[in-house]
Amino acid sequence: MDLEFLHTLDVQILGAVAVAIVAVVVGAVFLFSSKKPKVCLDPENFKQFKLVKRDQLSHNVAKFTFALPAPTSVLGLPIGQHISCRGKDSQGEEVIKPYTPTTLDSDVGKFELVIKMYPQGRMSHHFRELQVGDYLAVKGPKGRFRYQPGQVRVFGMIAGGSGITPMFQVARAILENPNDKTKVHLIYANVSYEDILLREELETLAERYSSHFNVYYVLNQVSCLSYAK
Ligand SMILES: Cc1cc2nc3c(=O)[nH]c(=O)nc-3n(C[C@H](O)[C@H](O)[C@H](O)COP(=O)(O)OP(=O)(O)OC[C@H]3O[C@@H](n4cnc5c(N)ncnc54)[C@H](O)[C@@H]3O)c2cc1C
Repeated sequence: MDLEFLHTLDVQILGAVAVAIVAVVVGAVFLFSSKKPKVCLDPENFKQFKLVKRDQLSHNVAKFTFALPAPTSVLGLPIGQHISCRGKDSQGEEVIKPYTPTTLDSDVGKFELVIKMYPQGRMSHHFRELQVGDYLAVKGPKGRFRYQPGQVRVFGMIAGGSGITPMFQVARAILENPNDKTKVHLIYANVSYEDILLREELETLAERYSSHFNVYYVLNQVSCLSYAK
């Protein structure tokens, strides 16, 4: 009778342990999948993102902030890659151009584009017309280059004008990753001091990561302002 009781107890304990293990596994799977941020980009199809903020940085440059579907969503853009944006030119014809967000996937819930708008530029026209509340069609990721942390010991970058955005993206990713010891030297060419895109952001990076990041400006026209700074 005692032995029978002990046997029943063993079976009950084993059953309880099995149920507990299953519960822990199911819980862990649920927690892991629910914590995984939602990636928004689709390489095959254009997706619409709402413009939530527009900051005019100079007469022809603006920063556009687009909302992702949820505050926890990430764009899903590998470091070194870019997106394709679709719009309409002044004649109403479709135009698609590449752009590199200045935000990283660590900036959840949104992405930002810094755009230089040319007077006769086709896609420039679309961005000039884009107002808060409008949607932008975006496809990606695109591009062959993909940065891996620690890929090189020293990264030499040369950029001109709006070509700074891919460099800024990679430099930020390197510098903000405490496990990546890569040093970055950036030579950045512009016509005048006033044309330097993302100047404050670059100087903040240069101050914060002074042992790993140097930026050298090259200008065609040197004004009193550039000497004063
Ligand atoms: C990987 C990548 C990332 C990029 N990221 C950014 C970014 O983040 N921000 C950004 O601002 N740009 C970026 N660019 C540049 C962007 O893709 C566009 O080239 C830029 O916005 C101009 O496009 P547009 O259609 O407005 O101008 P376009 O219509 O191509 O014209 C550009 C300029 O050239 C002039 N032009 C056009 N055709 C002629 C011609 N036949 N003869 C003389 N002049 C002419 C136009 O008048 C205008 O001034 C990136 C480019 C690449 C390749």
